Amino acid sequence: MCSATNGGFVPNFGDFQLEIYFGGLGGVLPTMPMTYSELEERAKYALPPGIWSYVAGGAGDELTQRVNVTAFEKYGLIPRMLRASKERDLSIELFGMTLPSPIFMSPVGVIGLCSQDGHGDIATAKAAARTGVPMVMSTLTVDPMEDVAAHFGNTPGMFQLYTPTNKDVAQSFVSRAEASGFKAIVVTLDTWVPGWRPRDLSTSNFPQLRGHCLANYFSDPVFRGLLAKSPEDDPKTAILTWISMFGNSLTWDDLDWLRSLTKLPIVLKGICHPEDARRAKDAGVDGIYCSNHGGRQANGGIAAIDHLSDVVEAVDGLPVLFDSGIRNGSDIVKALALGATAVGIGRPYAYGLALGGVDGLVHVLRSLLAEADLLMAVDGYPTIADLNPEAIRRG
Ligand SMILES: Cc1cc2nc3c(=O)[nH]c(=O)nc-3n(C[C@H](O)[C@H](O)[C@H](O)COP(=O)(O)O)c2cc1C
Ligand SMILES: CC(C)CC(=O)C(=O)O
Repeated sequence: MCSATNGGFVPNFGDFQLEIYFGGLGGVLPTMPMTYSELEERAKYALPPGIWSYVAGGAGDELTQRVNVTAFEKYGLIPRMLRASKERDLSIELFGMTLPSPIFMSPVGVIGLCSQDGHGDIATAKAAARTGVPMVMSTLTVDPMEDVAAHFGNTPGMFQLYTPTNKDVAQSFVSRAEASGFKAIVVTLDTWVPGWRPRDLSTSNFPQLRGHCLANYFSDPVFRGLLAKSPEDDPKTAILTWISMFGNSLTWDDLDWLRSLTKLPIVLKGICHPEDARRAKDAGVDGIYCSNHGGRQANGGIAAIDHLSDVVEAVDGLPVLFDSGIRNGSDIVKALALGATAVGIGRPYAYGLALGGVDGLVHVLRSLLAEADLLMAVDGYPTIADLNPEAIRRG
């Protein structure tokens, strides 16, 4: 719940409070950037060049990555007057959980390498605990999922599955995620083969960075059982074994098998076509994740936000998570008005972590939420339920 009193707003998301006064921001770190462009600019110099180009880059000439961001300019919230509310409620319901805010941290496979201590997955989990903003933890982490989940506090986490072709390893990952307390399994469909990424091809980044993010494999008893020597004794063979099972080109026929792995809610990530969304709903999945992977996979496609309403309409009430191109609080509000149940933050939180560790990441999340909250206040939309298609127009 957030309240506005006498020129001061006091949003309270979970265990933190942020005071925003006219002319100054309390609770947000003054040394950290207040705009996305400054955040990106400063992160470029905070990260080692190879990691920077991996995170910042996308597929092809990065057209889709760019339009993911600029497409938000076409949409705008319609201001409503004489219904100002000093109390706002940004909470949402998702898979039976009440979350204090409508955002989550999208899975970012190299997040582990984005913090100075090299344990960015754990840092992200700590930021989740502090803000109530769930982390969707990638399969590709520096620390094993059990160690990451131990830092979630009371904030629920979700596990993103890159489905190994070896079904026993896949089952083991999902069982470990369940045992570690993750609340949903997010199956990424759009990355069974990495896209054409010129920045990484010219730096040989891909294998180098990925080799550092295989803790879930190297700690997995089933994966280890496939190796003649342990990953500690023979890392090269372990990495090659990972590569050999990474590219699982799942089909609709695999959904029953995926369903059989767990009782947790299953969410399919990378769905943009309404027909796919409808079919996934009919197949019994619990949520759709509309995303084009931040333009890192297929280049030349339209902006992810331009797919959102069609996907939402197609699944008629099933939760729809969205990401790709969210850069500020108004993007969050627009995505919610276009029907997203929850909105994923990608590159911005990686940059916050790179610049200021856990505090820097928390600053980014707080700033995004504060901006969204203020926009809802000014424009007269006090709750997430008020953000419906009637609230937004394409200009
Ligand atoms: C460096 C990086 C690594 C990523 N790794 C994963 C991953 O491991 N699994 C996954 O499903 N998506 C991954 N993504 C995609 C994000 O989950 C999300 O879809 C994307 O970042 C959204 O676009 P945006 O960052 O431009 O907002 C990654 C994105 C980035 C930037
Ligand atoms: C290609 C994957 C291994 C990692 C990923 O999802 C990404 O870099 O976008």
